[in-house]
Amino acid sequence: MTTTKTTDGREIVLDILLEVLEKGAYSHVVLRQALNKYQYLEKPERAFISRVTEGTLEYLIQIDYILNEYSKVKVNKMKPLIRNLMRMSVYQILYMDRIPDSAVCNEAVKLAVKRKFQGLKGFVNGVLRTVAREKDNITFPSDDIRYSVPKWLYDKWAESYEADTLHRMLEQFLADSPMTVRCNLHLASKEQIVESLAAQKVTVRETAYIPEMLELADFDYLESLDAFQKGWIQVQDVSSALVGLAAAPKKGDYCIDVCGAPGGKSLHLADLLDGTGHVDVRDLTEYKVQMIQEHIDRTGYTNIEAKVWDALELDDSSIGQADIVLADLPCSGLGILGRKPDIKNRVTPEDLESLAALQRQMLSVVWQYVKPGGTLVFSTCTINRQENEENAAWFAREFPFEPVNIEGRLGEKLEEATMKQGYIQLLPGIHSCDGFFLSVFRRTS
Ligand SMILES: C[S@@+](CC[C@H](N)C(=O)[O-])C[C@H]1O[C@@H](n2cnc3c(N)ncnc32)[C@H](O)[C@@H]1O
Repeated sequence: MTTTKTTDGREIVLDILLEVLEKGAYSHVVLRQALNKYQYLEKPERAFISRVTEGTLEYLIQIDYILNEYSKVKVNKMKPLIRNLMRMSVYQILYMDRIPDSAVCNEAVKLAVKRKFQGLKGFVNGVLRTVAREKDNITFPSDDIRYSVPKWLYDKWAESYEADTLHRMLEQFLADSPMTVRCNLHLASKEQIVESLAAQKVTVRETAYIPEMLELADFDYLESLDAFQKGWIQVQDVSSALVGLAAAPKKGDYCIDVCGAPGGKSLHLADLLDGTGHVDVRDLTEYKVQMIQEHIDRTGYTNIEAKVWDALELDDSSIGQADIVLADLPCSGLGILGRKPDIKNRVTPEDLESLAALQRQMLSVVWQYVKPGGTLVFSTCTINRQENEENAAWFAREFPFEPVNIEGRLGEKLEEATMKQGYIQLLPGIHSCDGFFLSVFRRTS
């Protein structure tokens, strides 16, 4: 990768960071829009844009600490454009060995000048060259900064997990998160799918727990893959696909997914039902339901229907009707910090409280849809006892449900003592998937 080649890429990254860090936009949304807009760029340049954007956000807390150590003007006092230019440049100096530090400094200076900050040329150059010179001597005063997570969150996790577990988890958040897909076995066999992917030169690897899930690499656009266009594969993390296995639908079951967009788990249920039964998948807005509908159209399943419905509002017509209710509820998303790094840069302790309360409100409504003897699955993609273990225990106390022993349901390789009590908390670095919580209950009366 030459430095001139990435000059445009750097400016694109800078604009994405300004949107995300100064205006509060979501990084995955802005990044996707930028990559769509600049489709004509070469694959390495597009990869550079993704890597520097995501890396800068992942290491933001650590980078700001370093900048505050080496710059007289503190990060929060810098002009927004300069602040983000410095952040993305420090990321490149620290974590992108293939780019010479001098090139990073020169390109940052050029970009500052291009964006009318001629007067700050010396500042940009001086601070970045100091960071480059000192980079092997940098030490961090604490592990929250080393692992680039907010201190309150680090302290909260340190109360819940052993130091070794916590550090493995935090390391994993900073490692690459592979893209995984689930094979829609009702539409094609795994062999057919692997063959189709290999024909398009996609690197395919097995995943840890679920044979019908594959890890994909070395492709540019998912949408260009035949297997995707034919609906044979669905992007989903392994942890998320465990929900379908835990729910264990029987042929002919009627399932309601109360918070279903973009549809990964509902489509899995539809696949497991093998053309029988019905999945009624709901979400709050037309926009979200349209996202689900696109996947239904692409896969062509006929035993699934999406509609707008607020999970907080009781649907009288569904009371006592469902064999399975899937409550994969809005949560703080702390299990997917590796994929959506801006979560950790925004989440507050108050969010954790209010999301735990929202989940209780939703569970208080949706349990009523389960038939006596039927199943409710409560899941989140977070690592927070208040939203997970505490809410699951509260649910079993408050409503006519008992936990279901899920040993053996999640494949042979996944074993945790808590599965006997009906739940599992998956932790990145400990388990080979995103951080995720799932719990299964049977309605007793
Ligand atoms: C964790 S996501 C669901 C992911 C989905 N189960 C899947 O596997 O693709 C939570 C969803 O809850 C939806 N949601 C938030 N508030 C809601 C409400 N009041 N009623 C229904 N859905 C809601 C969000 O729009 C979001 O799509």
